[in-house]
This record gives sequence, structure tokens and C-alpha cells, in this order.
Amino acid sequence: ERGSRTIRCPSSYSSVSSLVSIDSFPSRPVSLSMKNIVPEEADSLQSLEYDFYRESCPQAEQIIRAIVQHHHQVRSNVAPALVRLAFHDCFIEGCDASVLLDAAEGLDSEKESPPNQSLKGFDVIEAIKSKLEEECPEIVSCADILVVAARDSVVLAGGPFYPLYTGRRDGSNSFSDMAMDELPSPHDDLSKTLASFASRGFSERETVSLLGAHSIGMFHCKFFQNRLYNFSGTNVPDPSLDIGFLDLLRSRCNGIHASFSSSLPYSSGSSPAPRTLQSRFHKGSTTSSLEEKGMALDYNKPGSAFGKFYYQSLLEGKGFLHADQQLMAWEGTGTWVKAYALDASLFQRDFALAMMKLSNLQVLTAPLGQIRLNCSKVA
Ligand code: HEM
Ligand SMILES: [Ca+2]
Repeated sequence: ERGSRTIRCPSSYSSVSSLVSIDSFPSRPVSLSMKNIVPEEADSLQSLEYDFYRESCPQAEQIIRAIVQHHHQVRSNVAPALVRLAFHDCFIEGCDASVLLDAAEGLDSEKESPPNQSLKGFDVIEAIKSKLEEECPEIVSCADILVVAARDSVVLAGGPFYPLYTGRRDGSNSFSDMAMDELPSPHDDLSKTLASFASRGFSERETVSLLGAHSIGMFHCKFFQNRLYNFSGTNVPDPSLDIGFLDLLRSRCNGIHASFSSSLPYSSGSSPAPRTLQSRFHKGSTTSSLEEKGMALDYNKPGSAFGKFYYQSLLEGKGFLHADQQLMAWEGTGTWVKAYALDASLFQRDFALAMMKLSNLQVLTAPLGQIRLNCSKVA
């Protein structure tokens, strides 16, 4: 019965290419976590389902959407924050809400790992969770909240709607070292980025489309500062940077025109990286003022479809991160950049499918996992 249905986006969504056929659903979550599972348990594992909470908490997805919408109206940076949060969760040991846990005895928090220190949006997830606990106690997982909130955020940012299975359960661990080692670095070359995504089952095409998420949000100077003057010890800027764009980034990041600083009306819940933790993630100089500075992305400019301007900018050498601009370094990925720059609906469709796949990575389903009462603490 799954094959023929088409999921229409809720009427409040206005995205143009907002139809994704349910034919596109993988028949099962892409890679169910089989860690530490004996074969009998594997047989009894439940699958994710479409509208998993239809009886236990039918209003769950509406509540998530309403709270995301509310926060988005107050602070437009909520949508990018939630999309990035879900990516950082799903990439490390799957979509199990591991990224949301606070440090506790015997538990090193992923939040404190350098690549995660600029994550935001935790407060929005907690607000959703506490409302859901009022409405249907101990039913809806933080892992589901995270991917659904990210999906709704994509729509609010002008991206495509995509249907999601639910029924994920929360993990009871957080993987700080793994987050440090395995989250892609903004300084990585293309081969490294592709290998990192390929190890989670993503093709080159899917990887190029997922990076289209960088159409929205805020990038701090510290993540691209090393491209501006002395790239990889060469004493010259990153040669792949457009010269005018280089000037802009330099003036924004070092000049006296600091009006762009990231004084966002946001509580990030995390402090800047201690210098001792500078790593492959934080290259170059990171004075405290530089920690603060950054550029809000305006790739999503009015009149330009979600994603299109990001890819057009890469064609012009105007990617913020080395990892972004590297998509142009190889013919294979460059071909997809060109295709998405020309055809916004092709991108939106590919992005929707890749986000569905990302949201299904290594999920925990009953009888594994738990439902937390508070997303930052193990139940
Ligand atoms: C090679 C892969 C990737 C790298 C190296 C990377 C790195 C980064 C970095 C360094 C930032 C800036 C954070 C800051 O300044 O605070 C950022 C922002 C962001 N990333 Fe990625 N990212 C990658 C892939 C992705 C993917 C696959 C997604 C989602 C599907 C994503 C979504 C976002 C979003 C939405 C933002 C803006 C966040 C905000 O404004 O709060 N990124 N990314
Ligand atoms: Ca995780």
C-alpha cells in the first residue's frame, strides 16, 4: 500500500516543489543499528513507520511544527540551527539524539566536542519536548523531534517538504571523541569529505545535494579565516576564492567594519572553543574577537529558489568554506554543482531524498533505546 500514495505537504507549507512521492521512501530505514544485537533481537526489532504516533500522540508532528514556526518567527536563525543539529546528530552513531545529551558521570557530551561548540537550537528542542511531555508523556522520542523539527525548518527556510518515518528511540550514550574525529571539517579536501559521507552510504550526488543546506545560516570567520591570507602555509590566499569575494571576507573578518558580528539573539548553550582544543576544525588564528565574528549567509536571497544561489556561488568561487568550494575541484561533483545551479527543482528533489536518508541513519527502534523525559538527560 505504500507504493502508490503521495504525501502532500500540510497546507501551511507553501514550498513550490513540495511534493515527494512516497515511492521514494526506502522500504526500511537505511541502516538500522545492529550494534550489540543478537540475531533473535534483530528479528523482533520494530521498523520506523509513517505517522508512528497516529494513535499514541496524533498531534505530535503538529506540535513540533507549531513550536518551530513560533521560534522561527522570533529568530530567523532557528531554522538553520535545527537543520545543522539534526545533521550532527545523525552523522554520529545515527539519529539517536546523542548530540543532545549533557555531560554526566561516565558520559562525555558530544555538545562539548569542538565541531559541536557552535551548535544552537537546543532550547527549541527542549521547548518541543516539554510540550510533548505535557500532551503525551513518555511517548515521543527526542530523536524523532530532532529530525522532524529539521524537516520543518527546511520548509520554513524555503526548501522542500519531505515525508519522514517516525518511531526512532533515544540512545543512552554520547560520543564526544567520535564527534571530534568524524564530523566533517570545514578545511577538508573533497576526497576526505566524500569518504566521510560515503562511509555513511551517501553517493557523490547525495553529498553535493546535502551541502546545499549551506544555503542558509551563519558562518563564523574562524572556519574560513585560514583561506584569506596564508592558505595551507603558502603565504597566499586560497586560489579557488573569487578575488572580490576574498576582499569582502577579509573586510568582514578583520577590518574595522565589524557590524556583521554574530551578536545573534541566541543562547548557544556552548562557549567558544578553548584554544587547547583547536584542531583540524579550528585552524588559523582565533582571537576572541574572531571567535565572535562571522557572516550570515544570504545565499537564500529573495527571488532565488532555496539552494540555487549556493551552487551558483560555488561556480563563481564564492563558497565560504574550503569544503564547500572543493565541490568544484572534481569533475564528478562539479557536474552536480552545475546541474543544481541551473535547476532548482532537481536540487530540491535530490535534497529532500538525501535528507530522508540522513534522517534514517542507524536509527534505534523498539525494543532498543529509550524515550527520554528531558532531551539533555538519559532517562
Ligand atoms: C563537508 C561537510 C560539512 C562541513 C565541513 C560543515 C561545516 C559547517 C560549519 C563550519 C558551519 C559554520 C558554523 C558556525 O559558524 O557556527 C556550518 C554551518 C551549517 N551547516 Fe554545515 N557542514 C557540512 C555539511 C552540512 C550538512 C550535510 C548539513 C545539513 C544537511 C549542514 C548544515 C549546516 C547549516 C544549516 C549551517 C548553518 C548553521 C547556523 O547558522 O546555525 N552542514 N557547517
Ligand atoms: Ca547521534
